[in-house]
Amino acid sequence: MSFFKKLKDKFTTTEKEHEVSDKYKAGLSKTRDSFSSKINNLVARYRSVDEDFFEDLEEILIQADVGVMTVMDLVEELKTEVKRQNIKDSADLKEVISEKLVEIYAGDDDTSENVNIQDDDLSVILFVGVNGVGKTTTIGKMAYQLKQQGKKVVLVAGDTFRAGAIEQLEVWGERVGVDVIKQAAGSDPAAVIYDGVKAAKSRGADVLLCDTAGRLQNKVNLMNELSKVKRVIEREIPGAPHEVLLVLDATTGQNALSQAKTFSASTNVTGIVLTKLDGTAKGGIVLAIRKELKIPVKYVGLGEQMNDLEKFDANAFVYGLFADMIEQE
Ligand SMILES: Nc1nc2c(ncn2[C@@H]2O[C@H](COP(=O)(O)OP(=O)(O)OP(=O)(O)O)[C@@H](O)[C@H]2O)c(=O)[nH]1
Repeated sequence: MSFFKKLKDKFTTTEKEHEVSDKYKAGLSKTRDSFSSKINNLVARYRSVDEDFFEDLEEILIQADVGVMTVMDLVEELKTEVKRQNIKDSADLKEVISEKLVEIYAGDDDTSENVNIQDDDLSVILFVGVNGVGKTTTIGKMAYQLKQQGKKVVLVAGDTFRAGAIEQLEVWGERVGVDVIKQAAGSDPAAVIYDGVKAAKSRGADVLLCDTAGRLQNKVNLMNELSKVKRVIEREIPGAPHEVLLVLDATTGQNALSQAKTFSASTNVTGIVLTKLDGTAKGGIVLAIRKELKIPVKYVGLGEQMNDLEKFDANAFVYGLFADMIEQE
C-alpha cells in the first residue's frame, strides 16, 4: 500500500484520529501552503530526478527551516532510495519524501514522546523557556487537557520577575478551573515553587505544573535560578521533576535551536513544546530540533485556544504537511 494511502487510512479510522489530523491540517496550513506548493512546482519543472532536482529540493527544505544538517542527511537518503527503487519520475518522489520525514522524526533512539505522568503519585512538570514563547499559555492548555482526563492539577507561578506573568497564570487558572499558588512579584521563585509542591501534596493533586521566569538580569542568573528551583523540587519529591519541558517558539526559526542549546546545557531538558506552529510557514523546524538536538518534541502548539495543544505525532505532522495530496488518494 502506498504511504499516502496508509496515512489516509490511519487518520480516517476513528473519530479521535480524524480530529487529530484535522488539528494538524489546520495548524500547519501556512507551512503546507508554502512547502507543498514549492514541492509541486519542483516536480512540475523537473520531470526526471537528477542532480539539479536535488539541489532545488535542498533549497526548499532549507527555506522551510528544516536545518542544513538535517537537509543534507535527508537528501542523501533520498538519493539512495531513488537508486534502490529505481525512481525515474519526480512525481513518485513526493511520497518517498514524506515517508523519510516520518523516519527522521522517529529517529534511531528510544527517546519517548510521552510525558512522564505517574499513575498514583504527584507528578511535577517544570516549564522553562525565554519570555514570550508561550510558556504560560502552554501551561494553561496542558492543565485543561489533564483536567479533561480527570486529573487534579495545581499551577504554581514561579515567574516572579514579571508581575504580569503571575496575573496571566491566574487568568488561565480561572479559565480552566484549577488552583494557582502564588506570592507577590519579586519573591524568591524557589520559595514559591516550594509552596506549590507543599500545596499540591496537601491538596492531593495528581500534577503540579510550574511556571518559571524567562528573563532575569542576565543569563547566568536565570540558569542559576532554574537550578535552584529544580533542587527544591528534588528535595521535596525524590525523582521529581518528572519532566523539564523547554518551550520554544516555532516562529523564531533557527534561533529556537540556539535557545535549546543554552537551556539544555544547564538544565536537564527532557522534552520540547514547540508553540505557534500555526503562525509560521517554516514548520520544518520540528525536524531540525529532533535531528540536531536529540530531544523529543512532546507537544506542539497549533493555535491560541485552550484545546490547541497536541501531542507531537510524526505521522499527523506529515499528514498536515501533505494533506492536499494525501486526500486525493
Ligand atoms: N498562534 C499561537 N499563539 C500562541 C501559541 N502559544 C502561545 N501563543 C501566544 O503567544 C503569546 C505569548 O504567550 P505567553 O504564554 O504569554 O508566553 P510566555 O512564554 O509565558 O511569556 P512570558 O509570560 O512573557 O514569559 C500569547 O499571545 C499567546 O496567545 C500557539 O501555539 N499558537
